[in-house]
Amino acid sequence: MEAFPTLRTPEGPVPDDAPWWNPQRGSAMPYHRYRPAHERVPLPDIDRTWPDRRVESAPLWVPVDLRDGNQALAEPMDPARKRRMFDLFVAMGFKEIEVGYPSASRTDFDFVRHLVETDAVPDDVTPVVFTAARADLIERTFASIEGLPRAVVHLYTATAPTWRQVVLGRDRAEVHALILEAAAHVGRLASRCPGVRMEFSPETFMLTEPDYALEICDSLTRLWEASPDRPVIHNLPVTVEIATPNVYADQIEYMHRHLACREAVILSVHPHNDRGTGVACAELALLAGAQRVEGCLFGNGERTGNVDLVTLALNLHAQGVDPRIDFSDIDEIRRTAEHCNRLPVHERHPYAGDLVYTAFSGTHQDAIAKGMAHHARRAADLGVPEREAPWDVPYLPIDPADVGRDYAAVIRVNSQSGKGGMSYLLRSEYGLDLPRRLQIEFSQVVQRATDDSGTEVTAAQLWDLFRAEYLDKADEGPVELVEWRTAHTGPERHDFTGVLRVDGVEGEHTGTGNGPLDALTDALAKAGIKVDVLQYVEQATQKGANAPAAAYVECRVDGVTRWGAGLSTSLLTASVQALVSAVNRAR
Ligand SMILES: CC(=O)SCCNC(=O)CCNC(=O)[C@H](O)C(C)(C)COP(=O)(O)OP(=O)(O)OC[C@H]1O[C@@H](n2cnc3c(N)ncnc32)[C@H](O)[C@@H]1OP(=O)(O)O
Ligand SMILES: CC(C)C(=O)C(=O)O
Repeated sequence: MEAFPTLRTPEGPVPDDAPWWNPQRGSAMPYHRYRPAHERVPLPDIDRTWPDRRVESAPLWVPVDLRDGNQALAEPMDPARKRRMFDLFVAMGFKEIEVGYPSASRTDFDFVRHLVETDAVPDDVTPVVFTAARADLIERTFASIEGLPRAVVHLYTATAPTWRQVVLGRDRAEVHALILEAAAHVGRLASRCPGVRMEFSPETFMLTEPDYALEICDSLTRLWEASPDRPVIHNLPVTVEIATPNVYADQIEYMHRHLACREAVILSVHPHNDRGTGVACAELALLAGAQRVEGCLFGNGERTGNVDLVTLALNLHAQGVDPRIDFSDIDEIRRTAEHCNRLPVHERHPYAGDLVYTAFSGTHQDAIAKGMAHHARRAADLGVPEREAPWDVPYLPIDPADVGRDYAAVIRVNSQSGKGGMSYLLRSEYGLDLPRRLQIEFSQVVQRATDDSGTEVTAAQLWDLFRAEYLDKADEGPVELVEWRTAHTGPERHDFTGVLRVDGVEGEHTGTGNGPLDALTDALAKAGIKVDVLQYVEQATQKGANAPAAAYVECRVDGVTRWGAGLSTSLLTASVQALVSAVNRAR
């Protein structure tokens, strides 16, 4: 099949040198050294069902941070760090937790003993312990779990051709025999521990011939006499991700449909992330029949990491499916993982990064500000708290509050921002609800400041800019109100009397109008300044009778149109300040 359809015009194929068609023409990369490495799934037999399915419930999540994550750290976790992570998993609601590779090191062995001896494992949690297929390692593994009422013993062996040939130096039959011998040993030891269940991983399943993986898994299901009461876990690891996620989905669907005694098998997956598609592999595997997912918090793990359980679970949450794990304080989870792994979580990490609920760009901010206002109205219409109302805010796949974030960082202003962002910040942080045309005018002031500095402006800096540009202009400029008073002198009649300093010349001026502002413009006219008020807006900045009021006035002064603003606990004072501010800005 042609990789990409040839571009055609009615006259024929587009010539390679067409000015608007300029694809790359080959590179110096030594790509010829590689080939598609995955095993083809016997497709005629499969008749895929996964593309049409949806994930409608959470699988059994199994964090493997204390084993697979830990073995990938330059400095493996000390006992205190391991315990902190284990307690976090319990608090989050994980019910199966891989706690280590007890035969690998004294630290791992002692940690499992510590869990047993301190009675740290709740009744509804099952620890998993990992072992290679060697008699001495298996025996030490069983020694580590003595006294635990429940445990899973997880046996693994490489089954993929390169591993068989290069690492183990055995052919298909010999590797199968090695696995059966080790599994029989596990079975014998487990027969004395009724609470122990078994798990098997054919390492690098993604590269293993599907019929071979099936043959091995089925032989273990039989050997361990798996039943619905004591099911076996067949965990099919990606180990090294070498194919697109649809290939893994086919492989999992093939196993799901062919595994013997399917009702006695828990089909588990264990993706890694070498191609950056670990999450996609896990999600498609769930569509294809997987019931259990092993992964690590924030995708720690060998090389590019294990699949990220945080992203997977919150992806379900964002689709309206209960993830059955508590992520309501994502920052505490992140702090714990960062402390235990001594690795930072990236600012753009899905759901958890510092920047993932933040918009800097103008059109996104505008949409978010409108979306948040719409959300508040919808909650009020439904008569439910905003935290309960259905979420549909542009650019925010989930409500940051669901994971314990506030809205402070949702909009941040820099040179890419527009009026929507800065007015959102002034409204949410300072209660100022700027009229639309004032927003447009002020955003040019902000734009100049951000262009000059090249950096972000905080809400406090925005407030300083607004105060300097508008509020302070009531007292600074060519027109100064030294003192003033108004009087209501009849129906729709107000007098204004004030000492005005205009261009340094002080004098008393009076004016009359149908309102105080009208009277002030009359007084200004008598002082030689012609002012037309084009728009007047007032608002309370907070709830309550003594809350400061803000007034905004748009004026044309000698042909120049400008906004002014005033802020005071007296609405009259705020209005007078706003008008004088507009006059000073215009002159
Ligand atoms: C994909 C995964 O994550 S698999 C888990 C990997 N995790 C770890 O390796 C972390 C902990 N491991 C260790 O500390 C050590 O490897 C130990 C203690 C378990 C074993 O150490 P050693 O006995 O010194 O063996 P070493 O690690 O050097 O080599 C592995 C040996 O086991 C064999 N082997 C590898 N995998 C398996 C397996 N699943 N079952 C049986 N033997 C295996 C190798 O072929 C090699 O054998 P050889 O020495 O005859 O060539
Ligand atoms: C489950 C196992 C063997 C594993 O860690 C892997 O294959 O990555």
